Amino acid sequence: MHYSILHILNTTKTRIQAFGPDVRKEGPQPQFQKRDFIAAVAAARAEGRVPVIAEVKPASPGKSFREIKPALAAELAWEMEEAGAVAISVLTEPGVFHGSLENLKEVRKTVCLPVLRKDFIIDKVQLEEEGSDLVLLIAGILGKELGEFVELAIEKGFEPLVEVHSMEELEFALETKARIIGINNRNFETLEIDLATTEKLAPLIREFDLDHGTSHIIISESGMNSSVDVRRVMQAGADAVLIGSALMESDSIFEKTKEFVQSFCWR
Ligand SMILES: O=P(O)(O)OC[C@@H](O)[C@@H](O)c1c[nH]c2ccccc12
Repeated sequence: MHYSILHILNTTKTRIQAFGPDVRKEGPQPQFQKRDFIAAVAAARAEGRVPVIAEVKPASPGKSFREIKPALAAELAWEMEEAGAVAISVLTEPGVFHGSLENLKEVRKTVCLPVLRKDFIIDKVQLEEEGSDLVLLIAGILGKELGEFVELAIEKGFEPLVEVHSMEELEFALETKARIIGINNRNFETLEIDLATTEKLAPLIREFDLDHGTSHIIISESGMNSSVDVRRVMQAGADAVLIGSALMESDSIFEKTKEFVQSFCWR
């Protein structure tokens, strides 16, 4: 695994041990009505929009985009929503990605869209932290514990998005109750991007669904910069895309989100 990911896992562990989950500091959070991501994807598709999960991402390993405090996070998310995004992803990992739970809460308060918590969930105690509709669970990090984390997330009212990068991880993911599978085009070992990852794995999910009478939502994640990239992964069978860097690097979050939203025609 890339050194920066190992670093994140270590610091996340230390942080949980030192402080506990946010919920312990703040007391129980008010229960809120969850927003239905699967319905939002269906609605976008019916309207001819590409379901784009737009990500509020202050930094990534070795790269800093901009400092994002809660007020700016909310402003960016609002632009993404106005431009037709189907959901907002908010980085909450504070070390390498410079994210925060405060950003997540402010975004959730501002927009009407479902919100995904983008973090490295390695301890069940993190699922006590409220604030999002969906939660990311990374198959390559959770390994054999993935199924348990998926069930606990569902029990806590989250929609789990299980992220995979290889056939082995996909097999694990398909054994769980997760309805949403994210195919990460970025390799965590090398941080290299290859959109062919979606072309390789998406058909396997479709095949599994046909054989088992199930239906998964497939999200292609990472490394898309243009409408050409989006068309490529949609043609490979993705139902939705997750985009961060290209939005953060653009001059207009609104225009760039719109470009992705309009980049593929369903008919
Ligand atoms: O910035 P990109 O290349 O558009 O990628 C977005 C998203 O897929 C990426 O941020 C991501 C995918 N899986 C993760 C897990 C943790 C943190 C971040 C991520």
